[in-house]
Amino acid sequence: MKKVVIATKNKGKALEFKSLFKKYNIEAISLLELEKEVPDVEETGTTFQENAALKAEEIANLLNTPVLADDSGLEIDALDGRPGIFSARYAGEQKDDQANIDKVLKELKEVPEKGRSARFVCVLAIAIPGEETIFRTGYCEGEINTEQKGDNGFGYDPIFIPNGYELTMAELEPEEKNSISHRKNAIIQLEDWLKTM
Ligand SMILES: O=P(O)(O)OP(=O)(O)OP(=O)(O)OC[C@H]1O[C@@H](n2cnc3c(O)ncnc32)[C@H](O)[C@@H]1O
Ligand SMILES: [Mg+2]
Repeated sequence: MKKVVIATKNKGKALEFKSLFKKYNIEAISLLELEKEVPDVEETGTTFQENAALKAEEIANLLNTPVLADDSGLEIDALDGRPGIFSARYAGEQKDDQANIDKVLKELKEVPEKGRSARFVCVLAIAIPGEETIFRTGYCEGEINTEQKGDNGFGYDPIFIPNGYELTMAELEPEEKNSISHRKNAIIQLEDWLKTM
């Protein structure tokens, strides 16, 4: 099976890539599985695209192999797009999913049901040493529930209800999430590249 390195240390993301890439006959290998200890890449960019490029290019140069990175997050309209690129660390450097959820629910406390629209965004960057980096973007539109529900997935899944559903993303089976997610929608646009791998 062909392999591709995913420049992520997020377990939830890594699992989703494994499942999403299986149907292309590609094994997704995260940084958590490499024998070599790789440093954390500082996400100093001001956009998803910049941060995805930083992660993909730094690890591609380090390993001298093609690397894919995912920079993703949740944009909430009532919060002017926050947490956005700061999604992982919204409630602090410890990257605590529960603390992040608590912070969002508190900030949206006074916001009525109709005003809770949001979307997940995923920008993929593929860095190939010596070549120009490729980008693809995917979205998943929905709204923020007033309470958290479900244990599947990761991050903000327990408070995000995708459009057309009455369940949160964390109440959906992983296969169902992977059929509608921002990550899936970005990967679809990468099919041309995945097939030439
Ligand atoms: O940078 P890497 O190592 O990949 O791991 P990370 O968790 O820091 O990843 P990002 O910098 O891309 O931040 C993405 C954050 O956005 C949120 N997020 C992204 N995709 C999500 C999803 O599918 N479901 C729920 N939350 C998601 C979640 O809080 C993530 O930690
Ligand atoms: Mg990160």
